[in-house]
Amino acid sequence: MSFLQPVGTIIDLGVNIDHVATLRNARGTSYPDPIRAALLAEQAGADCITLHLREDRRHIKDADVIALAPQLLTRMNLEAAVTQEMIDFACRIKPADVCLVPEKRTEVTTEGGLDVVTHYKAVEAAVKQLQAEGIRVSLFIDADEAQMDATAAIGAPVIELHTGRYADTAGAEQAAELERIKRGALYGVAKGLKVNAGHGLHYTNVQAIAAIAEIAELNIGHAIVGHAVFVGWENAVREMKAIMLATRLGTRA
Ligand SMILES: CC(=O)[C@@H](O)[C@H](O)COP(=O)(O)O
Ligand SMILES: NCC(=O)COP(=O)(O)O
Repeated sequence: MSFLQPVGTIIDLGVNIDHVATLRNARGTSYPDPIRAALLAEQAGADCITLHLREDRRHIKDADVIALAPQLLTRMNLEAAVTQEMIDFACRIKPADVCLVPEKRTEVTTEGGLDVVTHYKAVEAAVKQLQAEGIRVSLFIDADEAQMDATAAIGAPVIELHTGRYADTAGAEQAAELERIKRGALYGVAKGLKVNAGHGLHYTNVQAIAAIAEIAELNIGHAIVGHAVFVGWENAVREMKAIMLATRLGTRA
């Protein structure tokens, strides 16, 4: 058990603003402004702002990252692929956190975790370059011990467990995925890693993940943007944070 983090006492919400940009880009307008969404989300309880600068720029643009960085009151978690272009860009921006994620141009959304084992040397070089700029690096991986061993060996201090399969399944398959994530979170903390989680989480599946005491932060975006259509952006953020905290503290939201 790592004593580097207060396991089980806090859980942070990283609000991913990607799909505010998706709505903006649908018509090429200046609204809805992802920067405004990020600043309002902070006021509504977000502990950090996550944004994924994809290689195809389908939602977040370089200009969004550049404009947001100096305005954030909390911290930026910039998600990026392991490419020299993205690593160099991140080193220019110097966000508090960079989360390295896999990307396939043909994917609708992130389909799995980064294969750190297979791409060890490339990931290691990216991690070292980012860490040289004082950036804390997270690796977006499946809840797999070999991937966590490789992450720890490289020296990245944070992992984000991919919860997509948990979100996309039901019944016994989802229960098995949840157990896999629980075991992964325990293993990650035992390796001295900060353990985050994200992808596909929403207002009725987040509870089981937030209840995992070893998880320090959840990154959630698509569901918050969707819920905001009906309850408003700030309320959608507040509601998600309240559910997470109530689950972690064992009270009703
Ligand atoms: C890595 C991750 O799970 C999120 O950043 C997700 O990729 C959101 O962006 P997309 O919806 O474009 O996949
Ligand atoms: N890394 C997960 C993330 O940032 C948000 O994913 P989603 O909630 O949009 O699926």
